Amino acid sequence: MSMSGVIVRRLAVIGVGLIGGSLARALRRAGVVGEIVGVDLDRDNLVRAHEFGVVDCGAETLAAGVAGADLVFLSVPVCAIPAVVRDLIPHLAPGAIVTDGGSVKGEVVAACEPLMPPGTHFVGGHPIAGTEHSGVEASFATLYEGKRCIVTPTPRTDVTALGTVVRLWEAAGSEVVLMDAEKHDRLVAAISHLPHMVAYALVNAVEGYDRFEEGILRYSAGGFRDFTRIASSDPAMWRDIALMNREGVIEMMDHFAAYFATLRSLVAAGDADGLERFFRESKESRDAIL
Ligand SMILES: NC(=O)C1=CN([C@@H]2O[C@H](COP(=O)(O)OP(=O)(O)OC[C@H]3O[C@@H](n4cnc5c(N)ncnc54)[C@H](O)[C@@H]3O)[C@@H](O)[C@H]2O)C=CC1
Ligand SMILES: O=C(O)C(=O)Cc1ccc(O)cc1
Repeated sequence: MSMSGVIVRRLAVIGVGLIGGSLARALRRAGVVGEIVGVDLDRDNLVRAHEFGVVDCGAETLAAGVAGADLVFLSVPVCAIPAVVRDLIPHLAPGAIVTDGGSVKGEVVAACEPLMPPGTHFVGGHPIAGTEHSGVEASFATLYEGKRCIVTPTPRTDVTALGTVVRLWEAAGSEVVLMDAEKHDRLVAAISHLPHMVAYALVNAVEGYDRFEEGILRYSAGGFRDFTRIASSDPAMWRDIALMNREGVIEMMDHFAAYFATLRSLVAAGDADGLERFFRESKESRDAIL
């Protein structure tokens, strides 16, 4: 490999699942990384990551994984990120950049940035790309192509470290958007976290509906399956997102409940015009994003 386009000589990926595995694959394909080291609590997942060639080697410990790395990418459930950063800091190389792909940014950045020793840097990030599958076997090199990645610098963020993180996501095929972490959390509460909450609740509600004393989900057709695909996502990941973006998620759940109540009133009143208007407005907004 020519070293001319290399952005990161040694990349450490902590948590080599869908998100970490896909970034490793994308960056390797783009020829912008030298060596990729993986660390994962799940030994079998790490062995598979090595077998698939997603990482060049699996490290037994966080210390060995981050030693000599110029960039560390954290792709573990969001509540684990601050503790992992605290644990890896003593082993970081001078000048190292630590960045993440977690779905919540406010608390992650607020917890991690102040921990960084002088000369090392934390930059928060979140690719707006994923699937309902997890583990390294679900990862693929094109996951980030044509997708946005939100990077959340603060007034304290080192501009060179920020530039490196931006170039990495661009090398993976993403369009990078810089955004304040608090705004990020409200935005993803609306476009990602609320839909997941609604999908999980919908599946449980229908499964828990016992009027017919038999499981009725097996009768479900395309619409139900399309709408609830994301309820197959990893429960531990979504537990952490709901815990960490509590304010944003609650605000959006309340906002949604008001719209749901409006719709219920229209149904209860038999308001034909109101119902059609409600559905037309929604269809126009939805068609516009296709
Ligand atoms: N799944 C998705 O569609 C998206 C997920 N994210 C975020 O990316 C992060 C990772 O998610 P996925 O890759 O989907 O999950 P995943 O379950 O596919 O991968 C996470 C990996 O981290 C490992 N792990 C967990 N705790 C660890 C620890 N303390 N130390 C080392 N390894 C540990 C797990 O064994 C697992 O292999 C999460 O923060 C999530 O919010 C961001 C965008 C999309
Ligand atoms: O599967 C899907 O469609 C998703 O919405 C995936 C997803 C999940 C979490 C994120 O923070 C970003 C993207």
